[in-house]
Amino acid sequence: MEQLFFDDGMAGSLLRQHELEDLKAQLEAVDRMLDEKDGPGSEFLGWLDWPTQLETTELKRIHKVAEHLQGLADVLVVIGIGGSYLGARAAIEMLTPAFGNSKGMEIQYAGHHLNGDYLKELLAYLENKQVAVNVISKSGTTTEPAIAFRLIKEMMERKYGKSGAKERVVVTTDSARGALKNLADKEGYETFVIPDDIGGRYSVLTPVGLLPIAAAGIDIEAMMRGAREAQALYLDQPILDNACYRYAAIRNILHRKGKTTEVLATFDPAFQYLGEWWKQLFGESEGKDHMGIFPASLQMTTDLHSMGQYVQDGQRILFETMVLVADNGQELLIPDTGEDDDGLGYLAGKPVSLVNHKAMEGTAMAHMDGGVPVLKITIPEKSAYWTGHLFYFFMKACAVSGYLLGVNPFNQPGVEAYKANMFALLGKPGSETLKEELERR
Ligand SMILES: O=P(O)(O)OC[C@H]1O[C@](O)(CO)[C@@H](O)[C@@H]1O
Repeated sequence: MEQLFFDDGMAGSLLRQHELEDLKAQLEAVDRMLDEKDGPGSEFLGWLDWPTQLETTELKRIHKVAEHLQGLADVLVVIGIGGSYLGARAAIEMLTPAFGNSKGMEIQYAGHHLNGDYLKELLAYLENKQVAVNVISKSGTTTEPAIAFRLIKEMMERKYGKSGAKERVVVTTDSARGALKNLADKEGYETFVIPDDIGGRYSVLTPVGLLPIAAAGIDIEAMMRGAREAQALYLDQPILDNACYRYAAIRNILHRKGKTTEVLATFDPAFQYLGEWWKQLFGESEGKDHMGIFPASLQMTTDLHSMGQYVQDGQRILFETMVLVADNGQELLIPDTGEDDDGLGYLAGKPVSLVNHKAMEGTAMAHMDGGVPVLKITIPEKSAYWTGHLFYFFMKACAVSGYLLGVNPFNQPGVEAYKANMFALLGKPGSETLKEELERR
């Protein structure tokens, strides 16, 4: 059977099989906590059953709205930050062509930082395009997307008039709270709800991710089918054969032996944003109480020519998790020119994917020999189905890993610190005392 394959055979001498057995009781306790929903943060476990909970009518409405936007506009601007855009971007970059997207809308992103030049350039770029917007914020109060939306809304109302703009705006937010919800109600925008019990970084399979993904022309039914099968698989398998639990357990073992950084390595530039999504998932879930593995990501072979030196030879604090695809799909052959001026005669007629594959094998062995344990997660193919499976796999593994570490994997109290300072420094009403204190510093 085609399956996601988790391989710890190159974890090296730092991992001994009995250590997994030793963790079995703890893994079972975590499994019970997830099952009985009585662990820390369990009010945010909605994503666990979500693939089987999502109603067909909601999926159809997502489809319908995506088609409506496709009919009206060439470009969809997805406004959101963190979990409110990274999952969609990961899927869209993985599953649409690198150059031009003939299957669906062009997707652009805003509200994921505060750089004015970018926003100005985006507004100029959109000037002569037919534009639609999906503004996404669970809290409905995040500054970055709020500023981007204010600017883009103003541009769209100038361009299409108030009612024309209304047709082109879709809001994805909380069912009841937040400034964005109030604005959506006031303006009468089409709205999707982010379930109360699903936090931002676990929300890719809700309308947060699904609407932009559908607008980009990706088969969201297949994606949800993949997620549903992952849900069933990782619920039923014996714990030590269960890839989610095994991956979480091995992370925990390596962390305790001083491997404080995990590098997610991919060999396809389309996977760059999978790395970004994964970093938020694990970083916000585990990086708390002064604990947690630092999640980093590298794109190979690109980064072998920049960060490869460090991985091979720098501080031995790293382990590497490779995300691989068994079937590389497109067979592009290296031309057989009958000449060898460029020294590539020995590769003539061979697929580029073979060179990439051998680079991966060579890298894994070199890193393992250099003291970097290597884990491999392989999906059969790059498809909507397997992307849905992979998202679910990582979310569940992350929850298990966070519970094993002893943290609440579903909150993110630390992100408030910069916000409080920024608001005070900007003179937001109510933060006068902090403003004075920060300005004194
Ligand atoms: O969807 P929201 O509420 O705008 O939040 C966006 C992101 O910001 C954070 O809340 C951190 O501030 C993330 O957890 C979240 O994914």
